[in-house]
Amino acid sequence: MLRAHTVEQVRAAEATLLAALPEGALMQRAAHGLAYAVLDLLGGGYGRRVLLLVGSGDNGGDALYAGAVLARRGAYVEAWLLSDRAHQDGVAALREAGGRVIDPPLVEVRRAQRGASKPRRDFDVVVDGIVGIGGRPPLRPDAAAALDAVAGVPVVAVDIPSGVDVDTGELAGSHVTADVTVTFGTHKVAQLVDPAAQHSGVVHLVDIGLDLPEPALEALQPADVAALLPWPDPQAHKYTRGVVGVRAGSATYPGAALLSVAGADCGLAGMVRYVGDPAVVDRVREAHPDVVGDGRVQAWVVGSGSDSGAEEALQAALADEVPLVVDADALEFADLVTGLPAVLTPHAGELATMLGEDRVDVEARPLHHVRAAADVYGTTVLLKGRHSLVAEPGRPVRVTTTGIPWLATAGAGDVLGGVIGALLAAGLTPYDAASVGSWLHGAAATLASRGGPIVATDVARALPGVIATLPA
Ligand SMILES: NC(=O)C1=CN([C@@H]2O[C@H](COP(=O)(O)OP(=O)(O)OC[C@H]3O[C@@H](n4cnc5c(N)ncnc54)[C@H](OP(=O)(O)O)[C@@H]3O)[C@@H](O)[C@H]2O)[C@@H](O)CC1
Ligand SMILES: [K+]
Repeated sequence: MLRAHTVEQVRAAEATLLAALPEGALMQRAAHGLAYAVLDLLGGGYGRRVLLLVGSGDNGGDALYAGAVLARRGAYVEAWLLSDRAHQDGVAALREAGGRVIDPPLVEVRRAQRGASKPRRDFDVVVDGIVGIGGRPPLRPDAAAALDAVAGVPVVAVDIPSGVDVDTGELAGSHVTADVTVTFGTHKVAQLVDPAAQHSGVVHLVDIGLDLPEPALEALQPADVAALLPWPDPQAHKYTRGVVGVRAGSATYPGAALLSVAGADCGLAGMVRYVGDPAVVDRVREAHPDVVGDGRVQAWVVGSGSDSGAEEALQAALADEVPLVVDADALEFADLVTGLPAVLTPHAGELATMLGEDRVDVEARPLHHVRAAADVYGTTVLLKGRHSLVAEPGRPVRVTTTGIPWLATAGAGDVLGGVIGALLAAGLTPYDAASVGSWLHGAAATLASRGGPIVATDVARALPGVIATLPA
């Protein structure tokens, strides 16, 4: 499991470790991990040109000590101090290793000579040690101006891209956009939650020995998905594996029925039932001959393309007192499932309507809003997006890191609802079903795409292939 902790949790763990270790040991661990990541990126040290942007705290200290390691490996290292209170021992270590501390005005002069519009390409990499977990967004104007002066050069962020909100992933103005972020002890929320996650680049975790509590956020990895998946046991028959029912689609939107069933019929449950308009039933049976009609189920999928029949479909499903996936048109009646075992699957616009908020604000603060929705409805909420979020009261938010931009295609959400329904029917909790289903859905999109465009049916077809590749 990939885990992300809050600044407060990191600080508490750090205090325990600091008390047990010789002074400076923790920073040395961080700085060496950072230096090796930079060497990796540059393919070596000798002859490479490195610019350190150094703020007033320990984040700048990490950059300075890493700069000293790089200088000893033959790199030309310059430090641009953005504060007159930069880490003094770090500055001394850099100088001793042959690195230089440059005069900021001198950089400005050089920039003026080049012409302000020309990117500064004479460095191979910029190391962003402006602020780490002690920073408050956004960047101050002097730091923002320094960044501007080096635009176009690859950036390695120290711990966190400076200027983003570490615990929420929100942006509030000027910030660093990193190619690589080297983070210490644990992932930070902003590296996984949009919009900040889009500015973290590739995240490299350096273990510095922190002993950490339950995280604020977690991301399933293939081994976690394999451990949670309902593998059939040797004695299994279709009913012990679970039956999932779909009440989606309508005469107006038959495609929603076909795609929801395609997701539910991915093979993770023992049987799929479909209930709907007779004309749609015929089309579903034609496409999926194994799908049967009404009867007992262990989970329902309700709402996509249900049109004016959404409330009725939801009420009918609720009568069976089994877990539900509530999607699309049925989300309007989500208060009917308050406190019940269910997965609500809104996108940002639908969540905004449910909470009476602005869509733009939901997109800017997805973590805040998905948590709020889970609290308001007292159940599991999956907020769909580039990195979908699954929230349930009292549990770490799970973030989906699988998926590709091509997955933003009509009907993909219907397939997702069906997959989650199959997992609920197979006995997973709503929290696990939502996060495992979302992970599989993203991985299936990647498998189906092979770099090219996909449509929703491709995602459904690729699901068994993803499951086959999971570690046993
Ligand atoms: N935790 C760990 O286990 C380990 C942590 N380590 C490292 O320590 C880092 C945390 O160091 P930290 O606590 O010294 O804070 P940090 O982020 O460097 O700077 C905060 C200072 O910056 C300033 N400032 C604030 N906002 C600003 C802004 N918007 N724009 C510009 N400046 C701004 C403000 O100072 P001011 O100028 O206001 O006096 C504030 O005091 C952590 O991220 C990691 O890299 C590793 O070495 C070892 C293991
Ligand atoms: K930083």
